[in-house]
Amino acid sequence: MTDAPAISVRGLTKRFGDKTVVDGFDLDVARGQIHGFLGPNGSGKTTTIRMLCGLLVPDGGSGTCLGRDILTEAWEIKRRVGYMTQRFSLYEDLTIRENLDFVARLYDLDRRRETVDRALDRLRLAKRSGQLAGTLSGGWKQRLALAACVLHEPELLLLDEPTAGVDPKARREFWDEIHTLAEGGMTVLVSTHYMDEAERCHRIAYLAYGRLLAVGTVAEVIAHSGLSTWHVSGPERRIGTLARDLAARPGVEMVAPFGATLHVSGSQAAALAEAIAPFRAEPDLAWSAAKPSLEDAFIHLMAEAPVPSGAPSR
Ligand SMILES: Nc1ncnc2c1ncn2[C@@H]1O[C@H](COP(=O)(O)OP(=O)(O)OP(=O)(O)O)[C@@H](O)[C@H]1O
Repeated sequence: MTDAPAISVRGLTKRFGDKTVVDGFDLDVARGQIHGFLGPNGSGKTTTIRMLCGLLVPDGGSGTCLGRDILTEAWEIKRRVGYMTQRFSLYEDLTIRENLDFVARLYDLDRRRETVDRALDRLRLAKRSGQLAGTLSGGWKQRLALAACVLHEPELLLLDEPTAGVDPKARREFWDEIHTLAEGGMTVLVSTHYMDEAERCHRIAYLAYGRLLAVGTVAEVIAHSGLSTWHVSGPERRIGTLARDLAARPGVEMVAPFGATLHVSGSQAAALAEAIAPFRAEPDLAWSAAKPSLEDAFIHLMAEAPVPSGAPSR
């Protein structure tokens, strides 16, 4: 292993027809890091992942993945990357073991039986090894897909929304596995729409309209949004009307109800304080200054992002 970054790309660009879906994308991912990849539907995450692992040829930009040139050494990259696509792409009418054995044959791996046994143990699939993949729950299917991805001991794992539709317990276990793999030296780039998953990454990148809007640790991305947030709780009936009252005030950019609490945010702290001032004396309301959440930060970044011409309105 070297200290060179696992991924280092500059100006990555991809066009489909006259639509630019990834536009001048820069990213550095250090070895052994778990890097989250977030952004609204259609923002270009999958397209970027495919360019990084050599499945799609960029129309512009350059860079390396695992020290190999993404434009000229795609084949070398593919062999050393594990890519888990959004769709379950294993055979439902084969057992867990048969699926893994099939993948081991595709990679022409030595000592196939031993390799498959190790993967079964590693992902705690051994007890179910004879079960047909088609009969597994969503969480177990994703675990099998992960086992298949790591069978050839890749240096980089690219996971495209690996836990979409999976229940919270199975998602947590899946993320525990990702952390174990990273501790063993694997680098992971993982796209997700779940905020709790973003918070389990070492660093995150947020993409909208194919452009990188923010990158850094969760704390850095929240700070970069420049948001100030207040929480206010009170009687349910008042909270409903208060949300409308606040949304109409200059200085208030977002009002989001969470049960009987509102999260009220704005990018100018002083203007926000002025906007909420008339309501702070209401005896039934409890106000507190709060840390903006990652979700608040993303929605704000998205709202502020310049909309490229031709993009659907939001
Ligand atoms: N092969 C293709 N041909 C034409 N357009 C495409 C192709 N692949 C993707 N696109 C378009 O590129 C844009 C970005 O798609 P992409 O799948 O990369 O986004 P995403 O961020 O991964 O979205 P999601 O979160 O929904 O998975 C979308 O508008 C999509 O329709």
